[in-house]
Amino acid sequence: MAKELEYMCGFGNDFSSEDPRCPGALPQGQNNPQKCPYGLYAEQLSGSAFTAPRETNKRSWLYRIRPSVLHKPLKPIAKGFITDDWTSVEPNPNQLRWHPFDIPKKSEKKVDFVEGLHTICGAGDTRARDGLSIYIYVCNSSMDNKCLYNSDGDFLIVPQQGTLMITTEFGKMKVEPQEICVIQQGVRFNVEISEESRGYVLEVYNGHFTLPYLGPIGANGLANPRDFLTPKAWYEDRTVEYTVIGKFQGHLFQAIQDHCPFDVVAWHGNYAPYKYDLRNFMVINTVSFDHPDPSIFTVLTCQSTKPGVAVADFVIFPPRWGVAEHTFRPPYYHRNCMSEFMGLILGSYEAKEQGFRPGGATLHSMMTPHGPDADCFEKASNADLKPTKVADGTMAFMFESSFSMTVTKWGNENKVDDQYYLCWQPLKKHFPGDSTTQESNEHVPTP
Ligand SMILES: O=C(O)Cc1cc(O)ccc1O
Ligand SMILES: [Fe+2]
Repeated sequence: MAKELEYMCGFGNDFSSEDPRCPGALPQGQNNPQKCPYGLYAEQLSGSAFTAPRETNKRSWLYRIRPSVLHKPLKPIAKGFITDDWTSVEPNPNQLRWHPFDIPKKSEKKVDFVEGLHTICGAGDTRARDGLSIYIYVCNSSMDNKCLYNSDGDFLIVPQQGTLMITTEFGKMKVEPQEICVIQQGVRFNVEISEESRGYVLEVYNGHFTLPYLGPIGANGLANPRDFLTPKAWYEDRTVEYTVIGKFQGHLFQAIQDHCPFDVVAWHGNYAPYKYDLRNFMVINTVSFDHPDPSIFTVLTCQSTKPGVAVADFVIFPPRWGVAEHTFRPPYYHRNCMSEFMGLILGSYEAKEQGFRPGGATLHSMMTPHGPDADCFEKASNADLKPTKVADGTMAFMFESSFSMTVTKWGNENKVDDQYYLCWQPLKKHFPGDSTTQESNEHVPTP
């Protein structure tokens, strides 16, 4: 049996890691010895301005067989369905729902993770480093001697179907559905798959993801720091024609080099990819009455410079107990000054048991009304309010953003469920009287 991968645990720690094949590879007491152990090159990867305050300063030191500069010039390549052009599409404020996205058949066309990235919506500016993109990925092949790095921001990857074996400069991570991973700006990675795969990606152009403040919750709860797992150093010394793809200002470029870029023998620092198992999320909710805002389910947040306002929050709806008394328990009807993109990893979503399917998505844009479908309203208004397991065997999530997003041409033209609005149409008026007559307006109804 293949050896299970090992990880280091903790969120944002200052980690140190050496590939066990090269003990002593990590220089001690300094970052740039005149000659590094094993003849390695020292290279810094900066994830924050050099002068960022300590709390947000991010960087790692990589000790590698060859420095990453050793490649031929980057040349533009077709970017497929990746875009950050939010202006040449008409705005669409409708409630939007997408059927599960199709995964191409390998027998028809080989598609790897990069080729299978489709921008579905987004906003902001990769040059000003402010905003976000949301992608659907669908792929049937591994990236073959090819890696990707992103100059525009950080990727949060949410597999929905198929396990991703991700090799990064920092080591390897296996990420399966119900786990997520974050690969930061600049980090090179390769994705191998062993089955047809599909999932979602949130890209934030600003800063990095952090754990939300817990406020009065206290020191523990929600996503606990020790459940975040960072790879251990792993290298391969392989001479091969290798393609390095860079996403830069929303475009793709490729450079050829004569060796595998995963040649980092040791590294240390606080800027490194990580994964997290959503099943470890400690859910907080009401034990008395009313439906709290879904911010109680925030796993990670990428904060803007406005206090408490996120460029994007990653929120999940995990299995939990519903115990609220004299309460309409499902999500309330609402309009939001934030945009809400949702995906479903497995099972169904409580506010819409039909129609929103795993591998599909919804978008409720700024101030676009939404809430439970008619069926859910009827059931939950009349339900016996005994303690009930909510969302058992399901995992839905939301990317919630303070940006008003554009749906791309691809997003507008593929898998859109034009029947979505119908799920609310049966909602009945329960208020007594007939609003078309004057008498009814004068009638004072009883609650
Ligand atoms: O719209 C949605 O389904 C997401 C959502 C869930 C919830 O519990 C409360 C508000 C909200 O926007
Ligand atoms: Fe909502």
